[in-house]
Amino acid sequence: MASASWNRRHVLSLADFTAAEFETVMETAVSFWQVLSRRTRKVPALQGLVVTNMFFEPSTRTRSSFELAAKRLSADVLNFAPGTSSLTKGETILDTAKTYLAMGTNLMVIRHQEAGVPGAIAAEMDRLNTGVGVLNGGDGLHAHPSQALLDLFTLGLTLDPDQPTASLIKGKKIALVGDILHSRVARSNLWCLTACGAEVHLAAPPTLLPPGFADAFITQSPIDIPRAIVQHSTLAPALEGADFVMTLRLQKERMAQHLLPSLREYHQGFGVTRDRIQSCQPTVKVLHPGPVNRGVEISSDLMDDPNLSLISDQVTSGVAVRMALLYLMGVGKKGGEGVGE
Ligand SMILES: N[C@@H](CC(=O)O)C(=O)O
Ligand SMILES: NC(=O)OP(=O)(O)O
Repeated sequence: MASASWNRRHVLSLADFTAAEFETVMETAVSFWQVLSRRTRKVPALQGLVVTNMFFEPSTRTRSSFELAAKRLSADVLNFAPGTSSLTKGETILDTAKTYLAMGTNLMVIRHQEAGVPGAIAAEMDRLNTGVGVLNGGDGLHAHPSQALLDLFTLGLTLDPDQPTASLIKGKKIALVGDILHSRVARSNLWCLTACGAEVHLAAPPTLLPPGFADAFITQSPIDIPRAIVQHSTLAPALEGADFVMTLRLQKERMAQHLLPSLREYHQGFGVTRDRIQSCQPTVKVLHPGPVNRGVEISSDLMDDPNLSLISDQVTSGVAVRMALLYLMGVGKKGGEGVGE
């Protein structure tokens, strides 16, 4: 099991991930991908560890696939639901996390509507010297690292189903279309795709992709590596010759004001359709992190076309990639075992 390039306790963002770390996640995910295709889809790798899912914001895919991933690794799983928790009696988030710590939690997966909450909990866990690892399941518009990693794995599987690696996307043109401004998926994908050598083309109306966004993004990079990002205020140049098109949901819950004339007009300008992807490479595939607003960011028929859409594949990849993350972060902790057979 590969873990040569791994010494992270927490995964909060992909901004400082190196190409070697992306490869480590991919190699580890491949091992679990193979496990998931066997008749017995479970390994004892994290037996005795406790993984706690703390989702303060709604989720279908991320929460459930982290739960399944942890169970496939034989960890015990606790699921916290804010609406029925003692949060409603005034308990703070940090005290909630400490309560789960007292129950023996080793790994916490945290989603919150405010950027920085998983990071604050990770800092508190470190301050208390707990050894607990925190995985960011999506915080505000900051980051959604496991989503970008499963997107990378899906791209790798598409390019080489036998040996999906991160370096396969080197030199590929990837269009990222939609509500870039409010999207944590866009930000995590930008760090990931550019570190692996892809050329990313952003397309959105200026209200969702302010002028200068790409340059400002690149200057925030905490590591000194070349990152290729081009931004467009119309869809056509981003799609022209693209190898992959990633569509993004309009994050209405994060729009403080009306940023679009109407959903119909948005679809006319930036909706990804079968017709519009004619200008892409003939092998083009379309992705979307989900949940999808059918007929808004992507046409319904394109979304459902198994020859063009990777949306279901992304969900399937998510389990293997989240197993890889939990494994890399959890192995060696008290109670964890080897990957076994
Ligand atoms: N599910 C993803 C994408 C989305 O909601 O549009 C997220 O939580 O960021
Ligand atoms: N893609 C994603 O994070 O989906 P959920 O919000 O359903 O978890």
